[in-house]
This record gives sequence, C-alpha cells and structure tokens, in this order.
Amino acid sequence: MTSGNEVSSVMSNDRSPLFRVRSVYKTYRTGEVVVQALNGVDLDLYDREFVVLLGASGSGKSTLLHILGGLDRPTSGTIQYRDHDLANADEAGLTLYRREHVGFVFQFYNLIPSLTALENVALVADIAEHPMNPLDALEMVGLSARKDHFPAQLSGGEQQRIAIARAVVKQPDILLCDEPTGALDYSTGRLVLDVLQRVNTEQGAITAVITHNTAIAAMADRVLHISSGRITEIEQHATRAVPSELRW
Ligand SMILES: Nc1ncnc2c1ncn2[C@@H]1O[C@H](COP(=O)(O)OP(=O)(O)OP(=O)(O)O)[C@@H](O)[C@H]1O
Repeated sequence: MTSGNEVSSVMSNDRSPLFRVRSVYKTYRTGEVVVQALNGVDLDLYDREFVVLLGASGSGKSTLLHILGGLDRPTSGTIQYRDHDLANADEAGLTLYRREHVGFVFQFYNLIPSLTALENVALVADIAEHPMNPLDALEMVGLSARKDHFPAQLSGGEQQRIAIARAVVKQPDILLCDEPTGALDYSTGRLVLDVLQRVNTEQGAITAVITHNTAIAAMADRVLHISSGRITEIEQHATRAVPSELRW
C-alpha cells in the first residue's frame, strides 16, 4: 500500500496502460461559487483491471468517472484512452468514444419503462459496433427468462441486472459503475456484484466501481482512495475476493 506523497497511481510495470490520466483538474463555476472537484489526478488503468473508488461524499469520485467515460472534460490536464485524446475531443468525438467503448451502470437503473427487458438491451445493441446477441447478454445476468417483462414487473436487483446487460451488450472496453448496489439490499447487492465480477472476468472490460460500501473493495485489483479531488492512497490486492465472501 502507498499513501500520502508517495502515492503512485501510475504503476511502474511492463504492461502499457489503456488509460493515462495526467494532472487532471476539474473546476465547476456556478455564479460566484467555484468548486474544485478534481485537484490533480494522475492515474493509469490497465486491461482487465477491477478498480474500486472509495471516498467521502463530494470527494470527486463521480467527476473522475464521468471524465473517464467521456461524459465530461477536465478543465486542465490530459486524458488518453489508447489513441483517443479525451481532454480535447469535441462533443461528437466524445459521443463516438462513449458509444464504441464505454458501458455505464448507475445507482438508478434508467431503463425505458415502455420497453421490455430484451428491448432495453437490444436498443443499445442496435447502435453498437461489435454487439453481443441481446439474449446472450440477458443470459449472462441470469435473466433470459424475464426477457418479455417490463421494468415495472421486475425487482430493483433484476432491473439493475438488466441495466448491466444493457451496458455489456456492446462489449465495452471499460465498464463504469456509480453506486451500482446503492439502492439494493444485501443479498441482491451481492448478486449484482457477482454479475459485475463475471463480466469483468469473461469480457475483460476494465471495471471501475464507485461505492460507499468499503466491503466491496476486497473484490478489486486496486482500491483508489479519493479525498478532496485527489487520489490519496492506493491499495493493491494480490487476490480478489468473490462477492459470496463479502460481509457488510
Ligand atoms: N455539475 C456540477 N456543478 C457544480 N458543482 C458540481 C457539479 N458536479 C459536481 N459538483 C461538485 O464537485 C464536487 C465533487 O462532486 P462528485 O459528484 O464528483 O463527488 P462524489 O465523490 O462522487 O460524491 P458522492 O459520493 O456524494 O456522489 C462536489 O463538491 C460537488 O458538489
């Protein structure tokens, strides 16, 4: 584990990172009020990694996730995904990047209520470059039998698993999850984590999960502790826990 000034989120090893984030700052200005949401972030992310982001409310976790996912741009600094310059891309470039490479899972599932589970997933497959079969994506989250159900006919955990199927059907290179179990009870949360872990292992997407639940950190290859817009500590795990081992 490293901490304080020694922190290195840029690992020295022989693998080349897929993401290189350097000196990233993000400032929000609303009228007279200025908020420094990110305050100098350096980070490398590697193929197939599972990372968990921990930090107090307002520490900058979602801002960092949004910037990695091309939902927002930094105020200064650089962010490179393979040969994509995400800090300087225009809206069309970011849209294309998101469509081709990024899967998002949020705390609230954002499914389209008038579409069935299968239709919600197929909608994304239709515009993806190398999609899976939508039914296979539902199978992956254990819900192919519920393909014709509408979101209102599914439990919260089932809706979240549909949202995960929707995120992974395009076979993203990075899967970004903001409090994916925040609205779920213990056993349903563990089911959802199980799906995320399987997707990470089977599809190989870099998986980044924001949570307030410190127990989930045991699933990660690396845990990034964020405080006041900076990465202040990194834990590196030699082995990853499986969700059935987690207790909270
Ligand atoms: N669009 C915005 N306009 C102005 N301020 C913002 C905006 N988005 C975020 N902020 C501010 O930036 C800071 C970091 O917010 P962020 O959402 O990244 O934190 P977080 O660590 O994800 O918090 P939480 O755990 O509560 O979701 C906060 O002070 C927040 O109020």
